[in-house]
Amino acid sequence: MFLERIVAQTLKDLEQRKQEIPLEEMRRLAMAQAQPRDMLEAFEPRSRVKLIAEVKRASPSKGLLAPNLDPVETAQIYEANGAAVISVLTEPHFFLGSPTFLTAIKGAVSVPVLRKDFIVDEYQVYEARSWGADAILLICAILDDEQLHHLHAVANQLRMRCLVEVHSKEEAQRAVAAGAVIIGVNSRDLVTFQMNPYLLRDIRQLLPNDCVVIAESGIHTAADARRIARSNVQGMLVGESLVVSNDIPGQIQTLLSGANQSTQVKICGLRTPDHINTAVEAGTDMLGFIFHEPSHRYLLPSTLPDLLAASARYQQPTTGAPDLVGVFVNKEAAYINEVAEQAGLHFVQLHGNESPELCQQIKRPVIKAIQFQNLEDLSLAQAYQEVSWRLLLDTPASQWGGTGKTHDWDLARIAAQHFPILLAGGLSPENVLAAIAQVHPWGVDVSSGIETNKQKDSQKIRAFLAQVRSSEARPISLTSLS
Ligand SMILES: O=P(O)(O)OC[C@@H](O)[C@@H](O)c1c[nH]c2ccccc12
Repeated sequence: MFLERIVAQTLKDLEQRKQEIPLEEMRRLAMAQAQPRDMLEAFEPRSRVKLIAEVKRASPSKGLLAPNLDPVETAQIYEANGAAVISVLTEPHFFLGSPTFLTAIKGAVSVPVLRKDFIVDEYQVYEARSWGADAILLICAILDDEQLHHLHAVANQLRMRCLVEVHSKEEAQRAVAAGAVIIGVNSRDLVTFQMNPYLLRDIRQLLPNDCVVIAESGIHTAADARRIARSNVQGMLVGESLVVSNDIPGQIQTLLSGANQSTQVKICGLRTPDHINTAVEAGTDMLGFIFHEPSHRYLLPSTLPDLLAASARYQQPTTGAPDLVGVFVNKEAAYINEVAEQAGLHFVQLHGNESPELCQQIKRPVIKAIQFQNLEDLSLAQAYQEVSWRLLLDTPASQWGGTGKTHDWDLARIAAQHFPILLAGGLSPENVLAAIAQVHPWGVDVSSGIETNKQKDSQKIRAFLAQVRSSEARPISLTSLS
């Protein structure tokens, strides 16, 4: 299998290099280097998703990608277009990488440079430093706990940061136990090369909020970037889709704005497979289900799995399936957690007057709805912001119409400058573009605005999503025209 082969080859090469330069000498060379650049700092401010751009000519899964790529020139283009870190493959046989690429790139850019390789021996850590690397990759799948701790400690002694890569819940727990502060979730299985776009969503919940989380592999489109941004990540590591692009600046802009500037859409109050299919097809990001009995949109929580099973497009989406949000009003934490588990919810929306304490007891990221009437509510919002994942600004529908609308959107805009918010209340295909332009929310939430006679209306669902996405079309750059 590929991983075993590559590690065996790596060990073989290593024996030879150790003959040429013994460990003691390599350690001396490492210590003689100037202070490394701090990769952790590259992720500040953490509210924005940063790019780790990778220089890679080939990969075992895809073969040759860009065999003639100029490493230094490519790294400079990455930096000039906003990459926060440059990742350099140094593995020669499977990835056509080289240590000389790393050293040359280090001299040509001013952002931190990561050595991307199969590191299993402390010799490679010293080597990385001696070549100029500021950070290294440690892959949990090829290290036992002792090695992981040891290599992490050696890197830290040299003041290098580690990107600790995980592929499973178990590895995520090991990485956290080893004291990793920058954790990469690789959606590509290193054994089968299969992509699992949902791995990040599953694993993110096990990682502490204060660590830096990086989404790795298979990030090609603005929609991919928008999806990972829902998992509270601070960075994305991208190789293939950059090196094969004939417009690298444009591709970087697509991914960074997909993650940071696009609008997340939540279609709420769904009850039928048809409408779920329409919403998935139209590219919604979240599907909302109302678990509040008095509502005419009420859905019995235990029926959600069957409803989804009957929705063909949800089962086989062309891009990633949307996240599932359950909406509760003043229920107890134990009940909410049980429903979330049984119905397979990804997020829980609390729409009543739940306390901050209750929010903290919920075992899923919480979307807390708050009524935002005036500026004094900002401090209330602050209290909830600390215990929830996103705030949803809800305003009684009547206040959004007519002349009141602009005033309230002005208030919402102030909130959106302070926290990532989901804007709700009276949105429709007709006004959503104006709302986005005025408020710049992280996302929009819609239910009644896509209904006709209190029933969801497929045409309106499509129109709503088309409007939102039209606001994100990337301006064509000059290079892509040439
Ligand atoms: O080229 P992609 O799909 O954008 O993926 C980049 C990066 O995640 C991938 O190169 C990678 C992730 N972990 C690794 C470990 C070793 C070698 C390579 C990798």
